[in-house]
Amino acid sequence: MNAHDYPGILVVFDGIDGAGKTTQVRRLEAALASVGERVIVSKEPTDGPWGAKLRASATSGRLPFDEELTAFIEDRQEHLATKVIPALEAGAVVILDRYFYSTIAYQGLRAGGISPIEARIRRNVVEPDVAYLLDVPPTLATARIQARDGAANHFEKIEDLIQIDRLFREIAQRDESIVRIDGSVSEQAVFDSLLKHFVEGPFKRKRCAKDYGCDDPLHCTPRLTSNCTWWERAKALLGRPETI
Ligand SMILES: Nc1ncnc2c1ncn2[C@@H]1O[C@H](COP(=O)(O)OP(=O)(O)O)[C@@H](O)[C@H]1O
Ligand SMILES: Cc1cn([C@H]2C[C@H](O)[C@@H](COP(=O)(O)OP(=O)(O)O)O2)c(=O)[nH]c1=O
Repeated sequence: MNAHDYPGILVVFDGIDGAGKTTQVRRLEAALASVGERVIVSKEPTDGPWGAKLRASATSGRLPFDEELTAFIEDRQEHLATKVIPALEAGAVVILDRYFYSTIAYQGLRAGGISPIEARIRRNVVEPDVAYLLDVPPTLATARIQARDGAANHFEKIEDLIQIDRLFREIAQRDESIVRIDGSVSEQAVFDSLLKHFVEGPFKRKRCAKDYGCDDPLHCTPRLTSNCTWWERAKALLGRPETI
């Protein structure tokens, strides 16, 4: 799988339920919108017909394995074609709350491991610019879910979350798009570390005025003339440009 060539930036948040994905998605959306980025937020499973079927199964009883796996894959293909790719083509930052890593981990648990299903799940997906894996101990995630929802759904029993957490770590070890972030600290501390990584990593790669990369920060003409989108927005986002 190769990096995409769209002008937009695809940012993924993944991890077990209760890891803090939705919280961080909202924070990143607000921060990037405040500096003038066009931001599209979306999630998987989607609100389309495949997603609706999957959501219903989370409370009423799970679909047979093959049917469930196919539904997640079809849902994603529709999502990519109708929403994600058009937004990336238009240059937006697309932030996803769960992506194919969830399918590898959650359906991998049902398949008895990642290897029988991973290649099929990765086929025809857009590689993200970065995927933040929010890392929290399953016991803490479960406590947060209980506090948030009052109960867990069928996908999220504690014994399953322990295995899914293990599978996410296994995926992260082999996939260089994944960045593990400690999600067990405060919301603000989680956001500070991921924002710093995002601005100095994927955001810089896509928004630096020099398409060959930022080679000479002190004598950079686009920076000195306020013509580097990345530099202007990085200063506003991080508030401490001397460290960049
Ligand atoms: N870093 C954090 N520390 C403490 N509580 C958090 C933190 N991040 C999120 N929460 C809370 O935990 C619950 C689950 O967070 P949420 O963002 O919905 O997780 P996810 O989308 O991964 O399921 C929410 O009630 C949220 O307010
Ligand atoms: C995207 C995806 C989600 N899931 C699971 C994880 C969630 O427990 C469940 C429903 O997702 P959802 O309720 O939308 O997510 P959350 O609880 O994080 O707000 O679907 C899979 O099993 N495979 C997948 O490919």
